[in-house]
Amino acid sequence: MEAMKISKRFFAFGILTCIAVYVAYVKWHLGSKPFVGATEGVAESRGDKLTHQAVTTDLSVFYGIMFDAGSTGTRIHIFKFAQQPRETPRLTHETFKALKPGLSAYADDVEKSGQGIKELLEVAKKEVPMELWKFTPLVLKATAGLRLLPGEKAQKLLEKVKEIFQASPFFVRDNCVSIMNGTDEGISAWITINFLTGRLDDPQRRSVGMLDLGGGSTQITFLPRTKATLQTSPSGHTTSFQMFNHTYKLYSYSYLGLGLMSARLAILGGVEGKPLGEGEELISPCLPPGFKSEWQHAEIVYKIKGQKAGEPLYESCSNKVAKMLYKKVHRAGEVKDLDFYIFSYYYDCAAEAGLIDKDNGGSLTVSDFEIAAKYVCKTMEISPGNNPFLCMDLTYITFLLQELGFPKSQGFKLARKIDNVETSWALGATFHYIDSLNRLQY
Ligand SMILES: O=c1[nH]cnc2c1ncn2[C@@H]1O[C@H](COP(=O)(O)OP(=O)(O)O)[C@@H](O)[C@H]1O
Ligand SMILES: [Ca+2]
Repeated sequence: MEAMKISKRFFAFGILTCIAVYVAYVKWHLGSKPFVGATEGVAESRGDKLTHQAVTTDLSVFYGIMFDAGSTGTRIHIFKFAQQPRETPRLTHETFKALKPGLSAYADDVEKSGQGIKELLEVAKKEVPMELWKFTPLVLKATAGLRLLPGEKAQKLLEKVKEIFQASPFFVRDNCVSIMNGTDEGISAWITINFLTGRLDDPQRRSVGMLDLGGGSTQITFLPRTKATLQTSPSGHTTSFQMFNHTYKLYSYSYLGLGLMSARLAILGGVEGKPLGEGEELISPCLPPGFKSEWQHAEIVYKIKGQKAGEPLYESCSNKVAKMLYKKVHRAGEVKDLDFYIFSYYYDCAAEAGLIDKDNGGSLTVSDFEIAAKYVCKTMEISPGNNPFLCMDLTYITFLLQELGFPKSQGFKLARKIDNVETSWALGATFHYIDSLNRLQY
């Protein structure tokens, strides 16, 4: 994939060259402090008294700020990198803060969308030393929520964010605010998980695949080991980029509309962006029998209702979910032989069902999700409990994983953080953004 090409220089010679060139570029672009200025700034802020000679051999510290404008929330990731001269920089810290709802919830009140962005920018101002603000790239990438909005509405929201970014003291370029395509989202998350588990700089270690279940879309990304996987993949399901003197050909696909919230709406029988008519309600075999409520999704409130008691809930719900997913997902045969990490709502639902510890994550099989789904659905036949969607959500996950090609015995790793860094696409996308600044120079 063109947009994700990561130069050999970047990975083979380490991120060192990239950061050095990037800072040189910033210096050239802003016509401000020399390269060592950034280093001096940090040294000053630590209270060190350094000579010029010492400064050039001392630790440099750099930051990158990535906003994840997801369909259910907006999050800021502030990454701090430390770098010794001629060595590969290390990711030393991440600051993370999340706000709800997502940007797309402000489609009809664009002015209001700015408040949350400004609030998160204040976190960045506290975290990044003032003297590094103008060297620190600031980027926002939006995912399914904005992809699902009419283009004009999405553009207005992005323009508002850009206005705020341009008025901020951070380093912004013309492309600092955008809607990310689903393949880039998958690849960025794949880079993150393989970087955080130490696999990116060690070609001897087998890479891991990743599954992300967002609110609006869901991604699967892995490095196939057999040619057959690439040859039999539908068009648009494979992509390539260069790293460690290798060309990596990844399988990566994002299913728009199959994120958990969009899937709920489809299972309920609703249509994205279309309110119900007067007196209409959505009746579902996945909700507790006799249950009646309202559910808000993408700023629309739907009247929802369970069916009358009858067939066991899990059976009736699984029929509905299977119909909803019918022929929507490509089954990649090889996935059963690979290790996968699973993120986002896979994690949240597993934690909510008590399958994993909500802070420490764990390991689960498809069968674990299925057993939990059967159990939760059964208990809902008697009482709706705290989360009337849990039977539907767990059933959906059980079927989605199998549609993607995973057998019931397949095990998955669930980790919200690795080494205190969020396992999201944001880190991989930050590497890519910094690399794009590098490529600009040449
Ligand atoms: O950086 C993160 N850390 C932890 N959880 C995250 C992060 N980013 C997204 N999530 C999880 O993703 C899910 C929502 O997906 P999101 O709002 O990103 O939808 P989208 O990816 O379809 O646009 C929630 O389960 C939320 O907890
Ligand atoms: Ca997401």
